[in-house]
Amino acid sequence: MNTQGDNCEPHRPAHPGIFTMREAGKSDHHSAERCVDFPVSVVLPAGGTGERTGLQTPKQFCTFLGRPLISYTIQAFESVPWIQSIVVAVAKENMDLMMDVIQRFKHRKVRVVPGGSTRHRSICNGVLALGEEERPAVGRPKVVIIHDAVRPFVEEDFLCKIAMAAKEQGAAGAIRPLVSTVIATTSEGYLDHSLERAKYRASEMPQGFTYDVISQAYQRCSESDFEFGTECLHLALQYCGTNAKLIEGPPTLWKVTYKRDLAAAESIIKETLSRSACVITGGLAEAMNLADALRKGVSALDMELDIVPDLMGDNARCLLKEWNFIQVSVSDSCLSEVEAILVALEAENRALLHPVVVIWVHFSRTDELPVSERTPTAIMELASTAKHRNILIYGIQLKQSKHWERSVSRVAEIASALIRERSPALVGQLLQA
Ligand SMILES: Nc1ccn([C@@H]2O[C@H](COP(=O)(O)OP(=O)(O)OP(=O)(O)O)[C@@H](O)[C@H]2O)c(=O)n1
Ligand SMILES: O=P(O)(O)OC[C@@H](O)[C@@H](O)[C@@H](O)CO
Repeated sequence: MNTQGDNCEPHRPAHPGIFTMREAGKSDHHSAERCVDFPVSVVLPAGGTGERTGLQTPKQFCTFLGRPLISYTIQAFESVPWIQSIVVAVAKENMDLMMDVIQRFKHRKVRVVPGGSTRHRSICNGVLALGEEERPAVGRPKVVIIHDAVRPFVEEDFLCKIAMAAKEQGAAGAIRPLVSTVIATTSEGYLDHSLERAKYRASEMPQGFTYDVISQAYQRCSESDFEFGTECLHLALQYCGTNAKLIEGPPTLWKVTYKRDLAAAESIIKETLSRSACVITGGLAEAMNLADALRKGVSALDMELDIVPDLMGDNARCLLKEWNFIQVSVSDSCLSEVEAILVALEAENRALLHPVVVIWVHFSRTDELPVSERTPTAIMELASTAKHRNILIYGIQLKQSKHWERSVSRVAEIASALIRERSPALVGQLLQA
């Protein structure tokens, strides 16, 4: 390790990581096709304060749809079957908060260690922890992926490329084209020279290193590197003579840095959850007609509908992949079908990761009374209970009218907006199309 003793801070001993409540010794991932057949662990530096957002809460703990940003990033890595363990380095004052996030969102594979006074020191603490791994089923990794905790949109196929290149080359990193030209300034604040933009790239994350390279790099680097450095690839080259393989990544690798990035991240998360919905018709002809009309209406809103009679048998697949459900009820204004969806969702526990939307669309013929007087109260009561399980229930009432197409188009617009916004304020409301 560096000259300051066996840790990454000049004056503080490194503490053994604090294990999560649920030992992650047994990987619970399915035997998925592995693109990577060697042990890979991840270090997520999350020890910063997010000053550039101008917010009191460090950006990694800012929440989207009720869930902290760091939980989305952890989930992105946990969903990769060939990643054996994740170490998160957080500031000491945020350790309890981090443990609460891990427990609330049932993150596994995760170990929390103290962050450092700089990003490099936090990463170094994480790498140290990997070397001191005590969990029986988690051995020392062949490759260490380092990824800023505030870059939530990372995908398995790119992680695979980085991990494979790191194993072959010793180090690998994500790059993106520069958006702005890089210039050098004089001490008086004038232009000294500009760089030819086409010859340069932005260094992004994830980055990958063999464990030996990154641990050696941190053993040999200087205090100045720890204090002022921002580039792990540089440490690998400077101190291990390892020239990183650079791989152009997708535009989704950007880092949440400013307040506007938080809004952008929330918008992306909401958009990702709102691309499709499962419409349950009960097999009734009128309900199926309405569902078909809705499908046309929402397709104009860039949404796809999967229409099924129920959630039984093969149709239960919707429970495994869908975040949005529309129950079409004709005439009968009881909410038993919605209750059946809640029971099925409960079994899948999907709402732990993202709020699930259930919309009850009630279609009443002109010759029938609209929903019973009790229905608005009943849907509010059901919604209030479901909300505690992160399931958002909304109602839309549609009456048969001579302006059928316009009414259905309204239902499509309302349903699409409810799904897109997942507004807590409208939960339990019975809206009129
Ligand atoms: N001492 C530090 C500083 C930063 N980071 C982490 O490194 C990543 C990228 O750093 P950056 O975007 O600069 O985060 P902050 O330092 O929190 O932001 P700011 O510079 O605006 O304070 C973040 O996940 C951040 O939490 C860290 O682990 N330890
Ligand atoms: O300086 P920041 O802490 O905001 O960013 C840290 C890293 O994300 C940044 O240096 C990348 O270019 C990857 O090395």
